[in-house]
Amino acid sequence: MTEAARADATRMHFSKMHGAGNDFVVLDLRDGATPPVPALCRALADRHRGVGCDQILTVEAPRSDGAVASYRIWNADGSSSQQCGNGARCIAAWLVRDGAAGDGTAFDRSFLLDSPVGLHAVTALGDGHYRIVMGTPVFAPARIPLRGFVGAQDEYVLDHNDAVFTFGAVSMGNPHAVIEVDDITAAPVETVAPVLQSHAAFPESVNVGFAQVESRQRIRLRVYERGVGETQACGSGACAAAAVLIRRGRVDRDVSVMLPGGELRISWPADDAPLAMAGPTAFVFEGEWTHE
Ligand SMILES: N[C@H](CCC[C@H](N)C(=O)O)C(=O)O
Repeated sequence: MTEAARADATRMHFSKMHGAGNDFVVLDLRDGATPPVPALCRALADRHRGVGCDQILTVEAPRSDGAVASYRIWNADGSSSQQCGNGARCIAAWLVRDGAAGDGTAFDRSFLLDSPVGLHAVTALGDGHYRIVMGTPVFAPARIPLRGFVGAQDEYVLDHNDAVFTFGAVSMGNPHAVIEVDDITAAPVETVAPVLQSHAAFPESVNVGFAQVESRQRIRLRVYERGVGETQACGSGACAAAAVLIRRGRVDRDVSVMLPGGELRISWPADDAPLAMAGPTAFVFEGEWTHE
């Protein structure tokens, strides 16, 4: 690349953040700058030649009345998603630090965020923790989407190449399959998740969670995410696992979800009510990206 061309390279400020170890590159596009194309997402996410992250999040102008800002989500492979629970908390923290949420001295403990699937109520809990109302879990197969099944079931059984896969399925705005296991440490994450993700039953692929019920108030969870692979934590995955297991009567409506990267708290007061997720956020560093 010539010196002149290098001088034209775009420089982008970014914030590196994580929510329970699920890590993000956050770009401020509130000035209307164009969102990152898939190739740039892959470059940013690359853990050897880029910044390294599970997802890229953009902070953008609000799309709904009353919202402080909107956000969008791209996975490390460049695919986009409609939801990211850990990302929503980090966007909330980013806006509070920016002074955009609240009067800048204290901050409004509650505000609204626009996600690709609608408005979310945010509450700052202090100490970098945030509570996000994530919406009502959707079990209708057509809206997950899950093909080959008509009515919402507590457990789906899929035969594939002489193997039988039993799972729950739900949408939090993005698709989730939840497989209950006896021992999370021995869960067949790397072998089973890719099979479900590439199966025709999931036309938009799927995030696959492996859940062990430790008690009625505590789930252990590992998630092999669509567009990334296994992550330290998945916020919408924690919501999905809790929703499936609550619906099955396996756990209480207020439950802790222990992921490899940390703990998330889920509360789902009733089947027709929105589900809320609370958990940590952290700023890691600020940086400049020169995009060649
Ligand atoms: N991989 C997900 C998006 C990120 C979800 C996750 N990081 C979260 O915290 O919810 C998908 O393609 O639907």
